[in-house]
Amino acid sequence: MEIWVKYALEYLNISLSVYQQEQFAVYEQLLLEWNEKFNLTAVRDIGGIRIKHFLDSLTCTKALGDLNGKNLADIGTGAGFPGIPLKILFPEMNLLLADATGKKVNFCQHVIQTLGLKNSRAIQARAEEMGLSKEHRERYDVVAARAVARLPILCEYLLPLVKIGGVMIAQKGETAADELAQSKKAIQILGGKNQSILSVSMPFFEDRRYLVLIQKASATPFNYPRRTGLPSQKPIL
Ligand SMILES: C[S@@+](CC[C@H](N)C(=O)[O-])C[C@H]1O[C@@H](n2cnc3c(N)ncnc32)[C@H](O)[C@@H]1O
Repeated sequence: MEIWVKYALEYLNISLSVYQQEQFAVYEQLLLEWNEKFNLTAVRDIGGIRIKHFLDSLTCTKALGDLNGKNLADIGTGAGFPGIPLKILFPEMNLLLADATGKKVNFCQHVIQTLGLKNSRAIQARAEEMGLSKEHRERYDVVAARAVARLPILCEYLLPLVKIGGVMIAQKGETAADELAQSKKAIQILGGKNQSILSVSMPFFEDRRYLVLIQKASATPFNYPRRTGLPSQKPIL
């Protein structure tokens, strides 16, 4: 058994079948191969991929539990994080990966096809446009993002996509609590409620890691999200 899989078992209480471990091995190979041609992710070594990408993505289970049967959207997914590791772990989850950059979406589509991930798709789209489209607005049980934007901006990207009763989750570093404090107004305006922060740091993580969870309690007003670019230029503060 690979050492990182042992860590997953020990710290996250996750067990992976031989088939799931093979899926991670193929994903790892594709990341290494594609990274040589395209600049997909800054993490390029096997150890980094396993710890900073696979295990870090899987920490979301600490807050979300079993995602089988749920609709999850991963916004600004890049090379598929955290969405693809969560999909490998929960094969019955419905997965939407979205990113503004075409080459990253092409890679995610290739991974979905190569690993045979069912009920999964990757689209090239900006969060601001998705939040206004009937197809995506308030359709997801869980909307996740890692390393996409500061939390007040991220709330405007993610909360419009969350169903009432669903949750958004942001994977964050040491600034998690400060960012959450700055997001009170955005959360209130966009229909969020009941925020919490969970520390998911592990002995072998270099940085402190946190999950910020925000429940969706009421509909997002029709004038949000604002047009593309505005949430980042003029965050709701
Ligand atoms: C630093 S990468 C993080 C990728 C991945 N989530 C991870 O943690 O490895 C940020 C990604 O967010 C995407 N992105 C940024 N703003 C976006 C937006 N408004 N809508 C969709 N994608 C966005 C970028 O194209 C980029 O691929």
